[in-house]
Amino acid sequence: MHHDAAGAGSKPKNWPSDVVYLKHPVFSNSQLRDRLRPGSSACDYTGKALHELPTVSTPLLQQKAATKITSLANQPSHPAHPHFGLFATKDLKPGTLLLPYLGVVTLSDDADENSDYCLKLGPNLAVDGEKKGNEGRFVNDYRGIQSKPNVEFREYIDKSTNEIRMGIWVMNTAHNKKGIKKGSELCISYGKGFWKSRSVYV
Ligand SMILES: C[S@@+](CC[C@H](N)C(=O)[O-])C[C@H]1O[C@@H](n2cnc3c(N)ncnc32)[C@H](O)[C@@H]1O
Repeated sequence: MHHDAAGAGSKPKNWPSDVVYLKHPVFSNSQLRDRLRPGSSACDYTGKALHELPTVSTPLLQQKAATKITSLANQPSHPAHPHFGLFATKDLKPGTLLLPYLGVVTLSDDADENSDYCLKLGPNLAVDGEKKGNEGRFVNDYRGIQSKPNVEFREYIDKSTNEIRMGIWVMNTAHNKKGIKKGSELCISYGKGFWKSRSVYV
């Protein structure tokens, strides 16, 4: 089945009823969009930082199903028990852009400090998947699950909208040179700061 990440009736299995499923980011203020647009005078990215961003037409998950949101209710030893994680439903090659991390885009200053789903986006913005988001909000941190992360956050330019997005990519490092095997959990690093502020894993 073709995986359409949009619209009514196409939410992934196990999607929570109290979270809005997004196909595109939501902007808390429409003027913020230009900050993510290369070529706009309001763009927050300039010079090398902009130049080095890859341009991608369609992340893998927007072409075909490659992940599933899995309940951890029957895995009591999992550190994110009894909630959810995102798992690979096929082998994933190193360096693949899997999906954008979607949510509500705000100025960093307006971001909800207490959200467990909020990321920095470029120098001045934040994207929060707590109340509205996509599969990206289910990626757990690797700590206590795997020895190293197998996916990473990296920004890219989305070719169809010419806007910068935060992406979740299959890591392309020596420890992950075989990529991710079908059935494995996708695990990222939230960064030490995330856990330090929660007094966990420090
Ligand atoms: C972005 S969410 C990840 C998805 C979450 N498990 C869920 O079902 O909604 C971040 C939250 O997941 C939990 N989490 C993620 N990785 C974890 C880990 N390695 N150890 C313990 N808790 C984790 C923590 O509660 C964290 O605040």
